[in-house]
Amino acid sequence: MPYNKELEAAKKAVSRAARLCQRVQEALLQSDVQSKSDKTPVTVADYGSQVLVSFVLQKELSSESFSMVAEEDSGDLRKEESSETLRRITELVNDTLATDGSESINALSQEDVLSFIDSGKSDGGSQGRHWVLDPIDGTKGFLRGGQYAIALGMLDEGKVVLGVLACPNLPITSVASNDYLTSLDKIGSLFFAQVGEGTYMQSLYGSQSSKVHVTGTENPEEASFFESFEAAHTMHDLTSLIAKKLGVKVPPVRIDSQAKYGALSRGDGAIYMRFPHKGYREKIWDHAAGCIVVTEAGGVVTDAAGHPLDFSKGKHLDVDTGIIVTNQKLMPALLKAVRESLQEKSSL
Ligand SMILES: Nc1ncnc2c1ncn2[C@@H]1O[C@H](COP(=O)(O)OS(=O)(=O)O)[C@@H](OP(=O)(O)O)[C@H]1O
Ligand SMILES: [Mg+2]
Ligand SMILES: [Mg+2]
Ligand SMILES: [Mg+2]
Repeated sequence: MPYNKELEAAKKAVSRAARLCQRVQEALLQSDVQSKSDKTPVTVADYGSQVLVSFVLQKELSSESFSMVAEEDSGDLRKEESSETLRRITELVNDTLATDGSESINALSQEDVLSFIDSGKSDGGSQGRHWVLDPIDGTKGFLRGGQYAIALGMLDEGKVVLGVLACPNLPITSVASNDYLTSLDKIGSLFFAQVGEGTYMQSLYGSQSSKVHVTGTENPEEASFFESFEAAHTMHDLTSLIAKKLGVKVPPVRIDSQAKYGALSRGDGAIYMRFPHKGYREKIWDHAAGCIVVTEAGGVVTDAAGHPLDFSKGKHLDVDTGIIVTNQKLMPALLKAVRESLQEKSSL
């Protein structure tokens, strides 16, 4: 298993980051939310999670060279008006390390915190190894008290070779319908995969893992589909047209974040469709971990033209129109429904 060591470090890193996020979500204060220049929200937990993942990976893999492409940077935090936020992040990271760490660690300074955030500044690419991190995917879900994920993947020569998804609010049993919101089952799921080895899931708090598979269904009438909770992130009217053409009978299950990829990898639903509004460019950290978790569980991830996603081109993923995910049996019919729906929409 060529990436065992990296996979173990990745699991440890996201599990720690998940604890930090949970603490913040439990005590969420409006003042902990900042707005980046692109107007998207970012919280002390997004930054804190990035620091912890970066810290744990570098500590566990100290003999390897380190390169990471991560969503957040320290630009806004270095501004004078952010000094209180930086203080809070530093406190949060040190508290989490002190509570969870079995080893004794010197407290991180504010400068350490900024530099761990900035160790995610790599541009990635087609050569060598690069970690790919979304410290909180689904920040809007996180703020709503809903689903979010800490998503960490690793590229080797431009291909995703391992991925780990921590989903602190995802029940370990099925979320096949929108009832998942009120589920009383144990929550906190951790998915992990490395190339050629399949996908596994375990409780975020346990060590017993089991292999998961995408659903084997061939019948679109039995298939349910996942999509973004946020209408701003996917064209709900287009996905509903595609679903109708395909013969899907049930309404979509809307879940924030890459928890959708995790849920699909264990067969909770059969399809994930994502069609951003025109002009949006997808980022690799929104898909790297989710993509390998689904493909190693037997699923297929392509763009709307049926091409596999290319993670070797830097931070962005240049996809044709959108991203679709399903099992091998349903993919031909899904691609046909997508093609027909896009033609129909463009002729309106
Ligand atoms: N306009 C637009 N269109 C498409 N996607 C966008 C857009 N804006 C943001 N984003 C990215 O969506 C990520 C959140 O993922 P989801 O859409 O699956 O979840 S959610 O329903 O929005 O919660 C979200 O990831 P996070 O920033 O990590 O939360 C963004 O990278
Ligand atoms: Mg974001
Ligand atoms: Mg994201
Ligand atoms: Mg994010």
